[in-house]
This record gives sequence, structure tokens and C-alpha cells, in this order.
Amino acid sequence: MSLVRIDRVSFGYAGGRPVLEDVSLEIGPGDTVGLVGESGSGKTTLLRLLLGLARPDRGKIFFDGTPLDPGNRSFMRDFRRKAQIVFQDPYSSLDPRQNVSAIIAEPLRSLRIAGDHAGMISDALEAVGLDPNVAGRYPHQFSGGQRQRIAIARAIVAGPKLLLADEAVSALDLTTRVRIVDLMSKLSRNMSLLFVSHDIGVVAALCRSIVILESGRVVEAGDTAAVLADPQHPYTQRLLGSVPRLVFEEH
Ligand SMILES: Nc1ncnc2c1ncn2[C@@H]1O[C@H](COP(=O)(O)OP(=O)(O)OP(=O)(O)O)[C@@H](O)[C@H]1O
Repeated sequence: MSLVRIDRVSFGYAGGRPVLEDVSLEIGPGDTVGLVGESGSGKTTLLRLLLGLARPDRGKIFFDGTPLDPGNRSFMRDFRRKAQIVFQDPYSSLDPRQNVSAIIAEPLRSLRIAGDHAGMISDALEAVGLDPNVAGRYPHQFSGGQRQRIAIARAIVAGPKLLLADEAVSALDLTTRVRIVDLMSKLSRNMSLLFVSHDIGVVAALCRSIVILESGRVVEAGDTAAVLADPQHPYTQRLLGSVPRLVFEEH
């Protein structure tokens, strides 16, 4: 059974034109799915629907076989433990007044998860490649890449089944981006990953399957290597054509 099933979902913001039209996609346990599209194609909006922050106008979203229903509080509490998100900007996503330990503990507190919080925080820090001794420090004492590791530690501390990443490496320099992609790849062995990005290169490195969104519609989807080797839709071909060439030709 799919962990997530988005079934023919359409959505428009109040008074506006449709932003998503008839979108379907499935994420199985352990899948790594890249959602790619240009700015404004509706990627973040789809994540908002998937988190239950907005409701589809048409269609349904299922998590573990149960329809997502923001009105069902006990389901949503369990869902919030199982689905966590990492955002783009590691500077604005961490509260500068809280130390690392308090930041990572936030889901444990808000979801009222019992147990050894200090041990869980320490495990999460280790899992993202940070020394557990940094728990007492504050965000300003870390680089952008380290901050993103802290944000990822917060996202995984409660043991989610699904990690959502919204342009989670886009704000990082190239070397740091590669390291965080490596980290996400390692973490995705234990959870499903929906990785939203406009960067096809990063998706190719990280995601087994790819979904291409153009103006709120899925125009192509499938195995990443197969789609990128032989893109069928003109929009995918255009997106691929606009990827900067990083290979230096010999003269
Ligand atoms: N709160 C909102 N109210 C009204 N319209 C919105 C709102 N948020 C987004 N939109 C519109 O919905 C469309 C899709 O936006 P969305 O942020 O989902 O795209 P995106 O693919 O994530 O883009 P980006 O890569 O730039 O973040 C855009 O036309 C945007 O202007």
C-alpha cells in the first residue's frame, strides 16, 4: 500500500485561478520522489495540501490508506508525527532565541511525545552528522549547512515515515549542497522522501522517481533516470535544456 496517495487533486486560492489541476501521485514506503517544476508551478501549494494546511477543492489525499482530514484531530496529531518538513532557508526556519536542544525538541513537545528527550535529541544530532555536544549552542553559531542539519534533526527526531523537503538545499553553496544531498540520501533509507526542487540535477542525484509539474498539472512522471534520458513532454525537454552544463569539453 502507498504511504501517500494524492488522487486527482485540484486546488485554487480563494478568488484565484486553479493552481493545481487533477494532480495524482503516489509515494510508497522508502520511495524517493522528486517534484520538479518552474517557479509558480504549484510545488509548495501541493506540499501545503499534503500537510493538511489547506484542503483540496476536488480529489483526495490519503496517508497510510486514511483520507487526510484536518478536522480529525487525533488523526492529524499522529500524521504530524509521521510527516515532517524541511524548508529552504536555514536562517529563517530556526528560532534564534532557542538553543539547538530546544529547537530539535519542538516536535517532541508539541506532539507530547513521551520518553528520553535528551537521548532522542542526541541521536538526531548524530544522525545528521553533528556532535551531540552542540546541543547547548544557538543558531547564529552555525554555518548555513550546519543550520540545515539542525533543521533536518528537528524533522527526524520524532521518527517520521515521510520527510518533505521544500527546496531544502537551494539556499546552500555547491559543496554544502552536495553534503546535505548525501545526508538526505542516507536518511531516505529509513523513510520516504518527497523532495521539491526546481533543480533537476539535485533530483537526479537523490530521487529514484520524478514528477514534473507544469502550471499545476503533472505532465510527466516515472523513473528519474528513464525520464531524464528520454523526456517525452516538451516542458520536460525545455527544463532539461535549461540545466547549466557543468561538464567542460576538451579542446
Ligand atoms: N497564499 C496564496 N494566495 C494566493 N495565491 C498564491 C498563494 N500562494 C501561492 N499562490 C500562487 O499559486 C501559484 C503556485 O505557487 P507555489 O508557491 O505553489 O509555486 P512553486 O512551484 O512552489 O513556486 P516557487 O518555486 O517559486 O516556490 C502561484 O501563481 C502563486 O502566485
